[in-house]
Amino acid sequence: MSNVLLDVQGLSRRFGGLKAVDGLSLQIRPREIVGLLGPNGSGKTTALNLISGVLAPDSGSVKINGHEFAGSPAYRITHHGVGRTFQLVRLFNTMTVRENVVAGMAFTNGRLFGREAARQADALLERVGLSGYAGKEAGQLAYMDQKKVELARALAGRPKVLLLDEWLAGLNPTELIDAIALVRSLKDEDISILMVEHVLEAVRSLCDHCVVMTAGAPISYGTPAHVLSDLEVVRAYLGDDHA
Ligand SMILES: Nc1ncnc2c1ncn2[C@@H]1O[C@H](COP(=O)(O)OP(=O)(O)OP(=O)(O)O)[C@@H](O)[C@H]1O
Repeated sequence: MSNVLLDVQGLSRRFGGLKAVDGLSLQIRPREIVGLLGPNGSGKTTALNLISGVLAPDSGSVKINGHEFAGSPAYRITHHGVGRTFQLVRLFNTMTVRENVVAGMAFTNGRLFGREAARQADALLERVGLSGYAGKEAGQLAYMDQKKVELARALAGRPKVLLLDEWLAGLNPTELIDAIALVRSLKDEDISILMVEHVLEAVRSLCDHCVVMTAGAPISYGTPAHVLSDLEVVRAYLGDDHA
């Protein structure tokens, strides 16, 4: 379909004898939030790595706006509108928070420098709830604040599709409400999102569709209500006793 922003078909990757991702297909359209769910070790992070160019797939297709990018380096994929955060935050720890966000502008069209870059970085930091942190050293921030810096850095690349790897994990209930509102506001700005998430409250309230993986393979597709009530999904998460 023509309005598909991100079209993943038959994506697969082995590590030795292990099929970490095995025939994953999914599509994301403008203003959609798609959840990628599954138990630990089911291949979700590997899938994000394959889509974002951190790893090359053995087979399968990753199309962005109809153009093939499977196996392209991460910087090209970023340049073409796919940003991401990492499950384990990856910042330039000895640089300031602002410098980290400015670094995220390096691969955008019409890249920014100097004062204008700093101004936009500060606006993004305000957006993620980090006003007043711009001059601090990134490595000195609390972990949750580092996650926010990483989100601001990803947004600095002006993504059309944002890949979030457990960005909502570890938040307290109040922080979770704010974070869900923040993610929803990104959708309102025409950013589509693929989110790997274990926080089911967030999945229910944010996702338009979900894909559930187990042992690398997709086992269920549908709305959050559908996939979370799907027997196989309950088994994959909780074991046979709960199904
Ligand atoms: N670089 C690697 N080399 C070898 N095996 C790997 C590598 N990366 C991941 N794996 C394995 O691939 C499988 C899928 O891992 P992955 O991290 O993608 O799962 P996940 O669903 O994201 O798990 P979690 O929810 O715990 O983050 C696991 O068995 C993991 O040990």
